[in-house]
Amino acid sequence: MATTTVPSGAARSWWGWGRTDRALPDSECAELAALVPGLPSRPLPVPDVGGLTLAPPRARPPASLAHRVSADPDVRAGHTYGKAYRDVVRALHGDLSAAPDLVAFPQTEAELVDLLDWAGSRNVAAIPYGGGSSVVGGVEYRGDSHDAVLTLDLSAMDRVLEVDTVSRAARIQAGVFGPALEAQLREHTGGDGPGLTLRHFPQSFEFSTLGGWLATRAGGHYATQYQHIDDLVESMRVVTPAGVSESWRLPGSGAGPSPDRFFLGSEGALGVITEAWMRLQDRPVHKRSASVSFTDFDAAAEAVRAIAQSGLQPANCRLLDPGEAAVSGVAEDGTSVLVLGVESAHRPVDGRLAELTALAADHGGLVRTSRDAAAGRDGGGDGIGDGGGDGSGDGGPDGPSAAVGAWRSAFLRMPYVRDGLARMSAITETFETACTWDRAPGLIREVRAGIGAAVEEVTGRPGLVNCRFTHVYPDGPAPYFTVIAAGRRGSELAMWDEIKAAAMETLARHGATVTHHHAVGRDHRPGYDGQRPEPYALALKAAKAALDPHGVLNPGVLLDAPAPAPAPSLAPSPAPAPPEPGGHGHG
Ligand SMILES: Cc1cc2nc3c(=O)[nH]c(=O)nc-3n(C[C@H](O)[C@H](O)[C@H](O)COP(=O)(O)OP(=O)(O)OC[C@H]3O[C@@H](n4cnc5c(N)ncnc54)[C@H](O)[C@@H]3O)c2cc1C
Repeated sequence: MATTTVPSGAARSWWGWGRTDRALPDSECAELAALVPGLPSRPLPVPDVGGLTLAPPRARPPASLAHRVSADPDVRAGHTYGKAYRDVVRALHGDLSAAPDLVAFPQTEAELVDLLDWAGSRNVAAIPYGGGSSVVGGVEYRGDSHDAVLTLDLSAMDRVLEVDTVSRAARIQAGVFGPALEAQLREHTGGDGPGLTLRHFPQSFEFSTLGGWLATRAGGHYATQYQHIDDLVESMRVVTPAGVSESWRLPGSGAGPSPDRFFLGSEGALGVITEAWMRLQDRPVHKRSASVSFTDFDAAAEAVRAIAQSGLQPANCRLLDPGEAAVSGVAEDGTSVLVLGVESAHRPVDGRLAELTALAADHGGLVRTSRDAAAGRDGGGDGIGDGGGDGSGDGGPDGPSAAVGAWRSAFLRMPYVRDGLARMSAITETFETACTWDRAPGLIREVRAGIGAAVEEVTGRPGLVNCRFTHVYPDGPAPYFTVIAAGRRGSELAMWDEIKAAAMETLARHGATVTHHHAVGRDHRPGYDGQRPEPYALALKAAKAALDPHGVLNPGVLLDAPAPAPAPSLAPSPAPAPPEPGGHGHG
């Protein structure tokens, strides 16, 4: 079967998001497509990997590492792409031309070092891989300056190794997936009390890893205060071809530029993160949520600005425009909806929620619901431990309020819906950014108008361009856009690329970042190159050359792939790798 499994034991999709048993059936794909005029009536079939052509592997691992390396076609297929719309469409069309030659599953740091040494000596590109949920071409080799491509799948390094309950921090291996991480923390610290938690819940929580979050500076569910993983890091251990970098565990330090900040967001181009000490917190036991509707999106944005600048720091503060609220099933009356959530491990949060809703009401919001979300416990309801959720704090004995609950289930189901629409040849993708409040209204207006026009020009029909704020700061929001339009079968990618280029051009013109939390990868390189100051680019290139002298680590992300240094070619002539004796449980 063309899948690997996830820790829960469920089969994992090789071509699309998540678990195969949650993919939309053909009938539902067709029903969805009826909502987007101009699509074909039948879904693209999901190809069988056995029937697809994969080039024979161009390298053979050394005997000492062969038991950790797979050339199995199913495994190679499942590691070919990330999970962006572009990736899903290429997989559905049976294009596996970018498949890695080999996939390694190191179990120890020593094995990882050996694999990197081998890759460096053979001019083999080495692509660090966590959950493969990249949406920016982060795990896909593009180029021809290497003799082969080796994916380094870290998923076997998946343990919480140590917990310091005094300082509230844990040493955690990088390959652990979100649900397993939280489950192990609970084991270590649960006792009779609520225990400790990392509480970083990106939408991809179930199928992404700690190492991936650190390498991409992922954004979790916290809309304020701890938006990115960055602030939860105490120290990091990174294996580079030039040696191991390990920072001291410190609550804070003013000693020069931060080594952790240097590797955060390095996207596998400077080293492989193997472990990190992560700051923990008590599990929240007091949670409240509310939804507020607005007839005017700009007024709602002003309310969010007031909230972001109030110091009240809600955990959840998601503003959905009318299109986004409708697609999520939250409101279909043309209103914008603000979803608010507050949580605390120590004291009731009713007062804080009341202050937040009062601020929203001052800006014309109608407070629709305000309910107890999880008095007295944390657990199943927010998806922690059952692997199903973003943990946004909306579950509990009373259940979430209707709008909040609708938003949460749509949020979790959305990636499967995206894949169903992709099978119907719809164009369906997201992009995100951040800018200061003074520029936000103009940016959002122009993106809506510009992308709307681009969609119409490219597809010949109007499409949907929806906006939500995923994270907010005192000085600006992170707007997140969703585009849904009718593609033409076989031309979906070219059409999307044209629309995305228009989007990127608009963001750059407004001085908005090319990405707030999706990372740079290969897809956002032009925007990133334009955004970073030139002296910084020079320093980054020098750092890359120093740490990765053979230029084998994820070539092409963040920087152009450097011309490889001449290395003695010890490789035997390219030959298919022999089947793996006994396997390693990933095939
Ligand atoms: C449906 C969906 C929802 C998403 N929701 C969010 C969200 O809410 N917030 C968010 O921030 N992102 C989100 N993403 C994007 C993605 O999940 C994040 O970028 C995530 O951090 C990637 O983690 P991963 O383990 O899957 O990494 P991968 O996709 O495997 O790798 C991503 C990048 O990190 C590098 N890398 C991975 N592991 C390591 C390591 N141990 N050491 C060094 N480099 C490494 C890779 O080489 C690559 O460049 C979403 C993606 C999808 C498909």
